[in-house]
Amino acid sequence: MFIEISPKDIVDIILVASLLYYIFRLMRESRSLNIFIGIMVFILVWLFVSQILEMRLLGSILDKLVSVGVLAIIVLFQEEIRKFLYSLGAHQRFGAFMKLFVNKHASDTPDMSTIMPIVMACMNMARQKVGALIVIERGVSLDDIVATGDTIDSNINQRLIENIFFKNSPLHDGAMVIRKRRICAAGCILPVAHDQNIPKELGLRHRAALGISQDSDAIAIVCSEESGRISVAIKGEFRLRLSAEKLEAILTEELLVRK
Ligand SMILES: Nc1ncnc2c1ncn2[C@@H]1O[C@H](COP(=O)(O)OP(=O)(O)OP(=O)(O)O)[C@@H](O)[C@H]1O
Repeated sequence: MFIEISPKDIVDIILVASLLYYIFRLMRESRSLNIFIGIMVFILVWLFVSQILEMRLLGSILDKLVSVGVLAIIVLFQEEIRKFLYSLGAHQRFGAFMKLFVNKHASDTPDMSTIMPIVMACMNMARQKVGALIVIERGVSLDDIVATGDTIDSNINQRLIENIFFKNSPLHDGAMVIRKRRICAAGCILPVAHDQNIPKELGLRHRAALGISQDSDAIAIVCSEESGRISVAIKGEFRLRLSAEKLEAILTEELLVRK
């Protein structure tokens, strides 16, 4: 008995292999690899029992488990599924395609008058070792994050930024969100990154910056209260120990050049 393999089957196999490899990588990064291996073993046992050995009783029990299993997988891996779908949607080619449908007005997008007060404030706060966390919203809406803090809706002003993060200010705890050309909210709570490879000296403020940069396309700037250093998190990557010039260059590149 010969099995006929058409070019379509080869493409099918390559696609399934790529999907499995992608899921494997995602699981490895999120430390859920053992669950993934467990599911693969279960699927192999199920195929062996019900398709090859054709054991009807055990096969029917496993069939039932498989049908419920899809729901269980969605619940168990909701974070990974979110990340997967987000990374798919955030892919550069899809992003360029979506831009065709998004009509941005010039006044909606940040300009140099957005960037400079942030850079100057960060420089001063870092020098005085004032802790700060500033998130600049881009394409992905941060409405859910803004809802956790206090609405401000003000022009972007260096002294106001410094004032908000001043130690005794009621809004100094948490993150400030910048939307378009305005300070939108302060005292916001961000999702915290759980990566294990983050240097030990970086605490919750830095983890929160990394977390929001993994979950969205926002730019998160951190001024460290402990070391007086400025860092930026973009797309899940940290750029540490930045000078004011470097911070300005990064923000200009990300907000004005690439948009
Ligand atoms: N999930 C979060 N969302 C927003 N802000 C947070 C979050 N978690 C912590 N923070 C802020 O970080 C502060 C605690 O910072 P912590 O010292 O743990 O971090 P760090 O990364 O070591 O920063 P630093 O170098 O400034 O000390 C909190 O007081 C709070 O303002």
